[in-house]
Formats: sequence, C-alpha cells, structure tokens
Amino acid sequence: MSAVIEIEGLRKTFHTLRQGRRVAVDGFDMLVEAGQVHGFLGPNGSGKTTTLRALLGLVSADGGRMSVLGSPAPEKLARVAGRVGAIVESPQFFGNFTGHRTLRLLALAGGVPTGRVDEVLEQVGLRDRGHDRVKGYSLGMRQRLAVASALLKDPELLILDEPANGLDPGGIREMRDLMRSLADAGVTVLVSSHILAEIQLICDHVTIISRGRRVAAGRVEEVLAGYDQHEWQVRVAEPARAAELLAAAGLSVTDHDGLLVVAGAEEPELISRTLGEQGVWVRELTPIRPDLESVFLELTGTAPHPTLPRQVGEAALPGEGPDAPMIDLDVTADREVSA
Ligand SMILES: Nc1ncnc2c1ncn2[C@@H]1O[C@H](COP(=O)(O)OP(=O)(O)OP(=O)(O)O)[C@@H](O)[C@H]1O
Repeated sequence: MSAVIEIEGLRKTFHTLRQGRRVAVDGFDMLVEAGQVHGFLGPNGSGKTTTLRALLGLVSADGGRMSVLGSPAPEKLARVAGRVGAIVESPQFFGNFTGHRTLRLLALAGGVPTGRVDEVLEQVGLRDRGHDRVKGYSLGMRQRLAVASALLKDPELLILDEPANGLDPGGIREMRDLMRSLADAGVTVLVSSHILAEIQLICDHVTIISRGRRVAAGRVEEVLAGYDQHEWQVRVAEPARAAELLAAAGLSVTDHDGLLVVAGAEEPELISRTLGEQGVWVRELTPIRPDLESVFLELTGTAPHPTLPRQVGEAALPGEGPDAPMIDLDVTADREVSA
C-alpha cells in the first residue's frame, strides 16, 4: 500500500507570553496508507491539532519531515492540494445563505464545476435540505456541510479534526455513516478524535499520541491485541470453590460479588476443564476484550472525556458573531511570539 501521509520526527514548541515555552509535538511519527480510515487519537492538548496544522502549513514546524501524497509538506503541498480535503479550522458559514448557495460559491472560488454541488450534498445526506438556509441547520448538518465543502474537489484524502465533537449521538452516527461511505468510495480518511468508541467503530487503523509523542500505531485490532490480558468473566454456582480451583491451576482470580474475573487463560477450555473435572459447572464464560478506551487510558494516563463542543460556526458576518474558531489559538492572552 502506498503512503498517503508520512510524518517523521515532527517537533513544534510554542512560546507564549503568559505560559512561556510549551512543547506541543515532540518527535512525532505517523504513517497513513491509501484506503485507510485512520483514527488520530489523543487526550486534550496532546498535539493532534498542532500536528494537522503543521502538516497543512497552518503553523510552522520546528523540525521533522512530512509528506502528503508523496509531496513534501507543507512546502510542496500546493502540488497535491487539489487531491486533499481538510477541515482543521472550521469554516464559518453565512446563516442567510442556503447550503447549496454556500457550496456553489465555494465551488466557483475553487474552480470546481458547480455541478459537483448536488453530488456532494447527496454524498453528505443534505440533498433534501440543500435549499434551506444554513441558520436553520442543526450542528450535525453544519458539520456535514463542512465535509461537503471539503469534498467538492473530489479528494483522495480527507483530513477531519474532531468531526464528531459537540454532536449528539444521532449526529455522531450520521458522521460515522458518512465517513464509512467515503471510505467505501475509496477516499483515505484521517480523523482526529477523542471519542474512542467512535474511532473503534469507524477506523481500521489508529495512531495514538500522548504529550506530543506517538505511543501506539497500527491496525485497531492489533493495537488492542497487544493489551489483551486473556481475561474471562466466569459465572458458576459455587464461586468461592471455583476461585480456589482456578487459583490452584495457576490462574489469577478476582471475585466480584460472585462473578469471577479470571486472568491468564489463553483458551477458555483451561477454565471449563479445571472446574468441570471437580464437578463445578460453568454457567457463563465470556472473554473480556480490551477496548480502545482502556488501552488509551493505559497508554496516555488520561481518561477520555467529552470536551466542550468545537463547532462549525453559527452564521456570522466576518469579524462578528459568537463563534470561536474551531482551533482555539488563545491569541488574546497567549499570542505566539515565535514558532
Ligand atoms: N497557538 C498556540 N499557542 C500556544 N500554545 C499552543 C498553541 N496551539 C497549541 N498550543 C499548545 O500545544 C499543546 C498541544 O495542543 P493541540 O491543540 O495540538 O492539542 P490537541 O491534541 O489537538 O488537543 P484538543 O483535543 O484539546 O484539541 C497544548 O498544550 C496547547 O495548549
């Protein structure tokens, strides 16, 4: 498979007036190959957005090597820009424009045939609402409109920073279905998130970042398998006796009010045979598989938690309106003084 995004040894330190020097990305590596739906996971402040911004030339890196679709990034990104769609800084939409008009203007500005507008509206599931004003859109619809804008040029690679952030479960499901359908259509997707269950559902590959460094990468199942403790949930009529028998067989057992958690058995037969031979019959024997959430917690030392919604903005005239940009640069207090 060919590399679509390659990052090696990326470094970025911010210097702010208030907080001084802050290392955001510290020798970070990432490889995204063609056809992957690749999750970019990390706790708040771990460096995800900075990495994506550096890749796209929105902030200058201090060191490292990056390429997108084989072109050195960000220096030669222009060569492949027509093949890449990215939503890293949230587009601000005019509420009085319809979704269709918004996309039409973006298509005209980007030299994209306007016939594409109906196609992308269809692709993101907004066809029936395309002629409604954006101010009547739900947050999820605005997120989808943002994705539609990134799809106008029919990109091979789509980069989305926290697309599900702030969405309700219905909106998250819609976003998930959308990403799946894009992947089915052959688009390589890189999606940053800390909604781990979502990443586990949509992504086939994952890179986990903590404190600016990569702490795990690979196929989701492989990353999870590395953390499989071979644990089983066992229900029996005589838990105390069963616990003794299993411990005598060299397994580690904890009793949770009569429900046993047994670790160390690679195969379930070891448990059922150990107990069955002594006349203790197993009523339930279920594997406990690690999920991305527990692996994330172990790797990053940080429990995942929902953050404040970072949203596609409310309609506003340039320079006014309530919306914070999707990326909070904290420019009022902590202006970056050197890159
Ligand atoms: N423009 C900036 N000026 C100063 N510090 C910054 C700037 N941008 C990011 N940082 C700092 O760099 C670190 C990494 O931030 P970054 O936004 O990349 O993390 P993140 O993983 O995207 O977090 P989140 O999930 O909260 O968006 C944080 O400590 C952040 O405060």
